[in-house]
Amino acid sequence: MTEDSRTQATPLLRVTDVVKEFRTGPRTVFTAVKGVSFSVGRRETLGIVGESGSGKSTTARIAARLTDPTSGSIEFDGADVTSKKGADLRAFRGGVQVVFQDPYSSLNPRHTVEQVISAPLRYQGRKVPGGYRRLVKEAMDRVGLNPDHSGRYPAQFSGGQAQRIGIARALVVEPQLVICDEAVSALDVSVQAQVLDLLRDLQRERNFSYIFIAHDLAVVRQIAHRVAVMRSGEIVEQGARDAIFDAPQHPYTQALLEAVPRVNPEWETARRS
Ligand SMILES: Nc1ncnc2c1ncn2[C@@H]1O[C@H](COP(=O)(O)OP(=O)(O)OP(=O)(O)O)[C@@H](O)[C@H]1O
Repeated sequence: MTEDSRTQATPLLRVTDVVKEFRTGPRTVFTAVKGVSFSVGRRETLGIVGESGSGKSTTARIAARLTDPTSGSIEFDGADVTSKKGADLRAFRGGVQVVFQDPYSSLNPRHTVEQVISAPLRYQGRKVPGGYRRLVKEAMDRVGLNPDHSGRYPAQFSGGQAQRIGIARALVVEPQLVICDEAVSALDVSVQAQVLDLLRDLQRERNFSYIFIAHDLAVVRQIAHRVAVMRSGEIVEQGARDAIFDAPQHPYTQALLEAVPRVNPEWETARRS
């Protein structure tokens, strides 16, 4: 798919001038997000990078309507969803799923994997002929987990497998947008590569769009089509992946890239060829 066909027409998600203030005391507020705008096209992966505390997670939570913005707007699939409540908000949440960093703390330890993965179906009140079990098993199979283990608990799985449970939980409602908030950061490099491959395959198969948040620039470079760079609550630069990595314009992006250990140039050439 070409860059043009991904970004043309109405984007799937459009976030405009979003501000988030947190009250930190009786007379003090902290502005974590300061007027951020970006969009995500269909079947596109937008990487969001920036140092810790730059507002990446808050921005993602606002995009998923898990946190209300102080001001600004969120449009999804052509509709303004900024103030949606009740059934409308629930319907929006069926289209946007989040995979979090720590699979163990984001999966209820007292629930079986079947309960964990079917939770979004229950929240959505989906009617499924034959019940949820079949969909859970299909999702487990798709992410590379043994469907016979659906009665086990999250703690009985390795970190990479637990993150696959989180991905299965996201895909079971067939969302259009999946927000991965540091979703592979806690994993070993080889497991990380397998999970990135799975995310890429799912994008091809199911036309997912992703917001992919990571502090690890090498990971973002592997998966993102476009990249937004955040610093202190603002996007200082955004553009096509190669433009950001090969010819960064903003001094902050340049400094961020310089801080990354250089990849072996021969390996890099091989990867591109
Ligand atoms: N509920 C809150 N109340 C007050 N301040 C908050 C709250 N949530 C986040 N913040 C602050 O907002 C800023 C942005 O946080 P956020 O988690 O969005 O950053 P981040 O770029 O995702 O960082 P990290 O990679 O460390 O998660 C931080 O300074 C954080 O302390």
